[in-house]
Amino acid sequence: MADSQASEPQQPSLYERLGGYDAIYKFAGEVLRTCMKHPAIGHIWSHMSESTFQKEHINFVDFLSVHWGGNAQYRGRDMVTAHRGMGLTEVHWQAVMECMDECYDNFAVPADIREEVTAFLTKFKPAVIGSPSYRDVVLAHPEMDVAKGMKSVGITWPKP
Ligand code: HEM
Repeated sequence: MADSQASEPQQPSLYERLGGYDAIYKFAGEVLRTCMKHPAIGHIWSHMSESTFQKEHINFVDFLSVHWGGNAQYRGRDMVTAHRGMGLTEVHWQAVMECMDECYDNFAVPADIREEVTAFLTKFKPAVIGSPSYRDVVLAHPEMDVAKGMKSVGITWPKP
């Protein structure tokens, strides 16, 4: 019956269970800090400007908040566009997962929430891992108009 369904207790959103915007803001900041010091991926941030970092952080927080039931607005790019051309591999992925584990421990995140967060991130793995490096594409195609993207030299990612 509709009535009995309506009265079933609902689990609060992941956003609420994590403690809301400020908690996610702090956690995401720690994840980025941990990534910055990881030997396999820290170099990615070596030449990133302060303002790009700040944009990445806030977009990351808003992205997670929107997906986890918060009342935020995500102003960044879709995951394929944001990561296409970075040439990210399984090595990068594993490093981020190690950083996540370190942060779960530091924040004493309960096991069920860890699993939920990791499962959520893993849904985006095909969108962020496996694209060619844009630098490699540009250097391999001296004739290319670099503004036109890898598609202009016949490289499409993700594969259709
Ligand atoms: C777990 C899956 C991932 C998610 C959900 C994710 C999410 C995001 C989001 C929301 C942004 C901001 C996009 C924008 O500002 O338009 C971003 C940017 C970025 N991500 Fe990821 N990311 C993931 C995996 C990775 C991995 C594995 C790496 C590298 C180790 C990485 C490196 C970066 C970098 C360097 C930027 C900044 C790009 C820029 O602003 O130019 N991401 N990511």
